[in-house]
Amino acid sequence: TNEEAAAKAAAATADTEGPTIFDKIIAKEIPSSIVYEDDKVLAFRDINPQAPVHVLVIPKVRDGLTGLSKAEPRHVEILGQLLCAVKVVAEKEGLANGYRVVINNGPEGCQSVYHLHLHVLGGRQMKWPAG
Ligand SMILES: CCNC(=O)OC[C@H]1O[C@@H](n2cnc3c(=O)[nH]c(N)nc32)[C@H](O)[C@@H]1O
Repeated sequence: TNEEAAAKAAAATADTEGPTIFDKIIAKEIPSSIVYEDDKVLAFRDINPQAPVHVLVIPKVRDGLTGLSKAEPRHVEILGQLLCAVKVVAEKEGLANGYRVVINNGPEGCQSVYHLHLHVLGGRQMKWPAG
């Protein structure tokens, strides 16, 4: 789709280490619909939802985690905190019938924002394979 092409093109030319739009969301400099927040993790609704529920779960401090491929041993704790936050978000969003958790990494993963984020998608029957 155009979106995939755009994401791929953006990723191919992205400054993957520079600041991202998520910095402004974390700093509350731009508005977002926050679903969950603690000292380390922020979860907010995706601006372009691909399901009735589409929430992004991110670390508040990037610390090199521009994407999953940059994970290091020092990230083990925050990675666990992100997954536990996904569980809480799914419970808060009432996704008792199930949900999809997606991490897009790099150009062929259609990653467009280089700040690690977990997509939580639900509220409808998901398909498989994801494509
Ligand atoms: C395309 C999937 N690959 C990916 O990397 O996902 C990045 C995700 O971040 C979302 N997004 C981008 N800017 C904003 C913004 O200002 N605000 C919000 N609330 N979400 C945003 C975008 O819709 C995409 O799903």
